Amino acid sequence: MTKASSVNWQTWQAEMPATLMFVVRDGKVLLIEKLRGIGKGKVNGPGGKIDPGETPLECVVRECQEELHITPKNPLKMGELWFAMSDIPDIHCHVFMATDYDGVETATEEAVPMWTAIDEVPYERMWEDDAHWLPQMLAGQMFNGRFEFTGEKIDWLEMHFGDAAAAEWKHV
Ligand SMILES: CNc1ncnc2c1ncn2[C@@H]1O[C@H](COP(=O)(O)OP(=O)(O)OP(=O)(O)O)[C@@H](O)[C@H]1O
Repeated sequence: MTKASSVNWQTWQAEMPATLMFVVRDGKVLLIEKLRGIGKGKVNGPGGKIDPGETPLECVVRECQEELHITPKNPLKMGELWFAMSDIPDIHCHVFMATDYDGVETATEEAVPMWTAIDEVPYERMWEDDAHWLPQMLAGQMFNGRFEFTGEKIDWLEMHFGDAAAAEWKHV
């Protein structure tokens, strides 16, 4: 992108901390169809807002339990997403991966599970930013992404990948 960001990312702070989890096993990723909340109707990973006093890791495990009745094993933080939004609160999202889980993935009032081949991820049904980091993350790269949205459209973005990206995270 050529235009400058209108956000001062050094001092930017999100109103809403949130999480996402992507369990990957046998060349497939466990996605959800989201039935309520922000991004209702879209495909995403399980996740949600961090409760007061909760760590990102505690949140992502709780959200997987609530949304799909699974407990991810050995979750690993892979990235941060900083979203400056136009009509909903700004979001600071912590993204995790896991290779296994306890329990049986179950549809709930919040989410329908969708095991999806990694090369068949339906990016057209997801938030627009996902195509800018999910393929790289599924290939094992850590990342830091900054996005300005107007409504549901990106009008500025910057992505960094690898160990240097992890050094930019606001939270470990
Ligand atoms: C703007 N581009 C975006 N790209 C990818 N993912 C995005 C996103 N914007 C929000 N998200 C995710 O959407 C969930 C919202 O949280 P949400 O489901 O509303 O929270 P929670 O389950 O706590 O709320 P309810 O109990 O339904 O009120 C949460 O995982 C968050 O990371």
